[in-house]
Order: sequence, then C-alpha cells, then structure tokens
Amino acid sequence: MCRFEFLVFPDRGAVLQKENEPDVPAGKKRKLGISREPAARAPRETLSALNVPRESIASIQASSVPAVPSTVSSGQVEWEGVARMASDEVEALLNTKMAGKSKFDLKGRNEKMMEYIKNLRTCIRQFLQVESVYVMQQEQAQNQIKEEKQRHEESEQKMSAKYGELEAKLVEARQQYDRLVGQFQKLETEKQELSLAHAKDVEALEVASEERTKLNEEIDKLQKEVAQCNHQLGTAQDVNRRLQEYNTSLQLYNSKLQSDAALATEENAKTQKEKAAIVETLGALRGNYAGLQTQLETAKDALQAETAKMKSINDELSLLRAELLRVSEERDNYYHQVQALSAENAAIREKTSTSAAEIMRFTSKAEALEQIRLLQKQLNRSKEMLEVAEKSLSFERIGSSEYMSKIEALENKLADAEQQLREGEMLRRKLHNTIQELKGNIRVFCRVRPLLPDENDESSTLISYPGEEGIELHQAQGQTYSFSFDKTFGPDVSQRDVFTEISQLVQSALDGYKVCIFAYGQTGSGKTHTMIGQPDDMDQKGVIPRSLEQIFQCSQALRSQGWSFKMQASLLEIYNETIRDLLAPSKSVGGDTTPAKQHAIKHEPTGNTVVTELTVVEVNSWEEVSSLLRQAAQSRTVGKTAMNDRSSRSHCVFTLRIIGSNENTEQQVQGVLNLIDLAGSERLSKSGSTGERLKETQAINKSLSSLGDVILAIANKDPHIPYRNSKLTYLLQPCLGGDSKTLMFVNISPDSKSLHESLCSLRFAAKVNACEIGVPRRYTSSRPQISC
Ligand SMILES: Nc1ncnc2c1ncn2[C@@H]1O[C@H](COP(=O)(O)OP(=O)(O)OP(=O)(O)O)[C@@H](O)[C@H]1O
Repeated sequence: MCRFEFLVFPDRGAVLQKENEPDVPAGKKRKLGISREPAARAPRETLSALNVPRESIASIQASSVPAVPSTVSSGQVEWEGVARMASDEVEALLNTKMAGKSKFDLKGRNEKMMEYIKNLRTCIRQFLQVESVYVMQQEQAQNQIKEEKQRHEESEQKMSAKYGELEAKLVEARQQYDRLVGQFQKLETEKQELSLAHAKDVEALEVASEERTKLNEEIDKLQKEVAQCNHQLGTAQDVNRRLQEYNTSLQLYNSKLQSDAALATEENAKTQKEKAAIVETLGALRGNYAGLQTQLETAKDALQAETAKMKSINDELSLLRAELLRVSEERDNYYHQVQALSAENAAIREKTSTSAAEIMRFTSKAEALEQIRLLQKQLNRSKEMLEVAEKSLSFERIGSSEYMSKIEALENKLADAEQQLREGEMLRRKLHNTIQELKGNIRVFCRVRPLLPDENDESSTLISYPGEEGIELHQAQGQTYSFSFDKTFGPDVSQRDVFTEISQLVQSALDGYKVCIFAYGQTGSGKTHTMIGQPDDMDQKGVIPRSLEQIFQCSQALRSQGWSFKMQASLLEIYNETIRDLLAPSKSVGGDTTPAKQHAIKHEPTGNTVVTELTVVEVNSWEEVSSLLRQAAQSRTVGKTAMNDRSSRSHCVFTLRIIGSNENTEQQVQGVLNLIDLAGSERLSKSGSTGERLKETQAINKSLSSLGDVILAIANKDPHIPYRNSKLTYLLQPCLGGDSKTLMFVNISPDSKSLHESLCSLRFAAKVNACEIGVPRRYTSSRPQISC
C-alpha cells in the first residue's frame, strides 16, 4: 500500500509526498495546488500497484464509509485504510480500454466497465477527500499566508524601523569609520614609528641578547662565586664566632675608647682652644719674642760691651789688685821697716845717740813713708773705682738676668705649646692606629735608605715625599709613580723615630695580641738594618732589639700592678725551603754528626702556630735575648751578592711568646710577637748568581712570589688561598689571613739602578696595603687593659 503525505513548508506551501520516496530537495518539491505535475512524470515503480490492484480495490469496495484522514496535523494528512492512488495510476485508470474477450463479449466488457467504474468511484472519492483536504489545507495555507503577510508587514515595519535605525547606525558607523580611518592613519604612522622603534628594539634586543650571554657568563661566574662565598661563609661563620667574642671584648674596649675619645675630644677641644690661645699668644709672643730678641740682641751687645768693659775693668782691677798687693807688700815691708826703724829710733832715742847719716836715712825713710801714704791714697781710689765698676756690673747683671728670665719663660711656654702639639699629634696617630686596626688591614710602612758611600749622588733616583704617607718616584723621562702607605720614612729618619711609630703595635703583644712585623724589599734595600740594625749601638739598633727592650721594660713596670710574664723565644730561618733552628746547640764543637732535625709547621685549633722540634728558650731580660740574637747571627746564612756584601740568604723569623697573668685580678693574656727579616728579592739576570747562590736566589724568589700569590688571592677574596705553596706563607698564614696585627716594612733603595725593583716592591706593598685580613683578636681570659 502506498502512502501519501502532505509536507508543509512555510516558504513553499504544502507538498504531497509519497512515503518511502527519497527526500526531494527543497526546491524540487511539488507544491500542492500550486504546481500540478503531469502524471507522466510520476514515479514509474508504483504502477505495479495498478497491475495488482484487485485485493486493494476489493478492500476499497468493501469499505462503504469514505476514508477520513486519521490525523491532520501541521499540514500532514494520513490516510488509514484508504487506497491511495498516485496520479499516474489515475492516468492509467483513465486510459484503460474497455475491451472484452471479443467484440461481442459484452458481459466481460460490462464487468470490466463495472470494475472500472468502481475504481473510478474510488478514485473520485479519493480525489474528493483529497480535494477537501486540499481545500482545508488551502484555507489553512491562506490563513497562514495572511498571518505570514501580517507578520511580513509587521516585520517590514520592524525592518523599516530597523532600517532607519540601521541607517542612523550606518551614518554613525560611517562617522565611526571616518574616525577609525583617521585613527587607522594615525595608527599607521604610529605603526611605522613603532616598526622603526621595533627595528631599534630588535637591534637593542640583539645587543641585549649579547649582554644576556655575557650576563649568563657572569651569572655562571657569580654562581661560582656564590659557591666560593658559601665556602667563605663557613669560614666567615667561624670568623663571626670569633668576631662575636672579639666584639664583646671590643664593646668593652670600645666603651673605654669612647670615654677615652670623649675625654680626648674634650681634651682636644680644650687643647684646640688652648692651642688657639697658645697660637694667638704664640703669635703675640713671637712678636714679643722678636722684639725681645732684638732687645736681647741689643742687651747682649750691651752686655758684651759691658762684659768687655768689665773684662777690661777686671783686667785693670786685677792689675790694680796685683799693684795693690805689691804696694801692700811694700807697705808691709815698709811698715815692718818703719816698725823696725821706730824700734831702732826708740832704741836710739833711748840711747840718745843720733847721727846725721842716720837722720838722713830716717829722712829718706820718712819720704818712703810719704810715698806709702800716697800709694795708700791711690789704692783707696782704685778700691772705690773697683766698687763702682762692681756695682755697675751687678746692675748690668740684674738687667740681663731679667731679660734672661723673660726669655726663659717664653721659651718654656714655647716648649709647652710644642709639647701639647706633639701630644695632640700622638693622640691623632693613636686614634689612626686604632681605626686601622679595626679596619683589619695589613699596615704598610715604607722606608727609603740613604745612599751608601759607594753609591754616588748622580746615581740616586729622584724621590719626593708628599705628606707623611706619600712617596713619589720620578723617572728621568719625566714619568712619576705615586704611592701612599700608612707611613713613609725618608733616608734621614732615624732608627729611634721608626721605632716610635711602631711601639704601640709592639705594646699590643703584651696586651694579648698576635703581632707580626716583617720587612720586604730587594736585596740591599735595608731590611736587616731596619729589623736588626746594630743591636749594641744605641742609635743604630733596629726594631727587634728596641721591641724586646720595650717589652721587658714594660713587663717589669707591670709587676707593681700584680702582673708576671713568662717569655719564650725562638729563632728560625727558612733557607732553600727548609726550616733551620737558629738556636739549636752548635754542632761544630766535638764533630757532632747527628742529622739536622726535621721541622714542620702546625697551626693548632687554639690559634697557635707551632714549629715542631724547635728550640724554645725562656728569656727574662733583653741581655738574654741579645746573646740569643748574637748566637743566631752566627748561624744565619748570609752571603755576598752583587748588591750587598752581607746579604741575608734566608728568611729569619724571631718569635716571642708572651704569657702574662695577674695575681690580683686573675687575668691572663697570651700574646705573640713575630719579627721577620725576609731575604731580599733579586733579579736573576742582575744578581749574576751561579751554583749554590743561584739555587738560593731561585728559592728566595719562589717563596716571595708565593707570598705575592697569597696576597693577591686575599685581595681578590679568592676561596682558596695558596698558603701551602711555600714554607714562608704557611708559617705566616695566621698573620696574613688570620687575626693578627700585621705590619710590613717595604724597604726601598734610592739607587737609580734599582728603580725597577723599587717600583715592583712598591706595587707589591700597595697590594698588601689593600688586603683586608681578619680583625685582630686578643687572646685573654678576661679583659685587662695593660698599660705601663
Ligand atoms: N736607613 C739606613 N741608614 C743607613 N744605612 C742603611 C740604612 N738602611 C740600610 N743601610 C745600609 O745599607 C746596607 C744594606 O742594608 P741591609 O743589609 O739591611 O739590606 P737588606 O735589605 O737586609 O739586604 P739583603 O736582603 O741582601 O739581606 C747595609 O750596609 C746597611 O748598613
């Protein structure tokens, strides 16, 4: 059975479609009532239904009730139980020929006609039904069209309103467009600018990427440094712990320093005031002094004249006195004679016998007496004159002594003022030293020796000393090299003055600090002279004898405060990288053949440095140390170099360990004083050394270059400091990188032939000066402030 159904498309009206017919594209669907396609174009496959319609037709005939659409919804009509015919089937029906079996078979024709009529009726009924459906559908469609039209009008109105709106929007949009075009143009220009900027940015980016690469490299480096820093951190934490200890002591010390500083500031202010007053007075006094000087000169001239006069008077007086003496003697003679004569006269008178000769004699004697009387008168006059001269002399003396006392008072005042200035300067130096110590730097003093007799004046380098700290080397070509150190000593500075500058540092060994003083410089530049000098000569003795004298004197003075000290001395030399004990008993006597002891350097956790198997001698006086120094001097390795007849071919280290305790306060201190005379650096080419000397020179240069490497590493704050590269640096480790107070003398020769070496030494010293070592630590069981 074939089923038709109405498909209603809102835009195309209702469409009659056969069930199972493939969905016809929307544009090709037949519009019901609008397009009636010819039956010939209907699908042919349904014609089979006409060939076998009998059962169907029978069923249609059986039904007398016209079929009613079972469902009419949304324009779709379904026919239940009704034979539905397609238009081509109807066409076929209409074209059916009513022929019988024969021309005369009317009955057959009739039957066929009847059947045909039935079919026609069914068809008509069906068409009527379809038509009613069509009508109904048409109404519905018209209603729908009406509604659609209404809706269309409404939507047209809405559209026109919308159109108006859109027009307005369009105008607005055009304006917007114009604006946007404007903006676009602006943006275009901006874009161009931006593209230019972009190009620049790209360039910058390239540069930045290069920089980034560099930065990455730097970051790598920094990361390495961070690693190093972490390593250092460990060390720093250790240092920090020690610093904290030190800090506690420092706080106390600081508070004392502050009070001292306050006092010093007060004192300073007072001194400044006094100084100003003194300077003022001094000015006035200088004026007075000049006046007085001229007065004094005049007075001196007058005095000289008076003195000359007095001298002549004195001479005259002495002549007169001699004359007087002679006259007195004569008078006495005469007097005795007169007495004798008188006695004789009396005797003669008694004898009453006078003679003319005797009378004559008496007359002459009387004349002599007269003469005596005259002489007496003369003598009296001379005496008066002498008195007058003496009086005028004493008067002059009084006058001149007044002048002298005035001058004396002025000179005293001047001396006082100079003393105050000196004290102020000393205070300034002391404070400077304290600041330097707190900074933790190795301090460097530069000393230039005078020209030696065999060096002539023309060969001297032109050296100037700007200020107390500066030194300038002027080359013949006009180039000047300037350096600045904590202190610079010119060739005229005496051993005493050099020591005055370091006496405070030496003193701190008694206070419980580790102190290290060493001399560095080329061979023959004056290191041994500075460190040792001539120990038995008052003026020429060097730092070591003076330091020890001061230490012993001071320790003696501290006895009154309850302090007692134990001092242990040792002396070693490092020769060709081997440690030699300079206080070891001499082996020459008795032909001792025991092999020399092997010595090793050990840094103990307590902070002490120990050299194994080293002779340590307890000393109680400078004299004892002096004899040890003499003994060591004989054992020390010296040789003749091109630059120095007695050149030290080894590094000589004198160590004094000081252990102090106070019975009153139960305080204890442990200080160490290291005094080192280094061997001199020497250029191999210049030294002309061969054989053993060459080996020595190489060993010396190697250890000094290791010292340079250590200093460089400390200055660069490298994580690894190559202390172990030489015996010298390993021994000096606590002084260079620890908590010691360290001072280096850089000795310079003024000889122009040594200019290159002098520059090297000065550059090395400048590096040393820039090195920050740890803050000095005081080794004490409590906080005594020792001062003697
Ligand atoms: N400040 C000075 N005043 C006078 N003479 C000096 C001074 N400094 C050094 N001299 C003299 O210069 C010469 C060399 O000095 P010294 O032996 O101290 O040099 P050095 O640096 O120790 O040499 P080396 O490294 O070869 O041992 C000596 O004769 C010394 O007396």
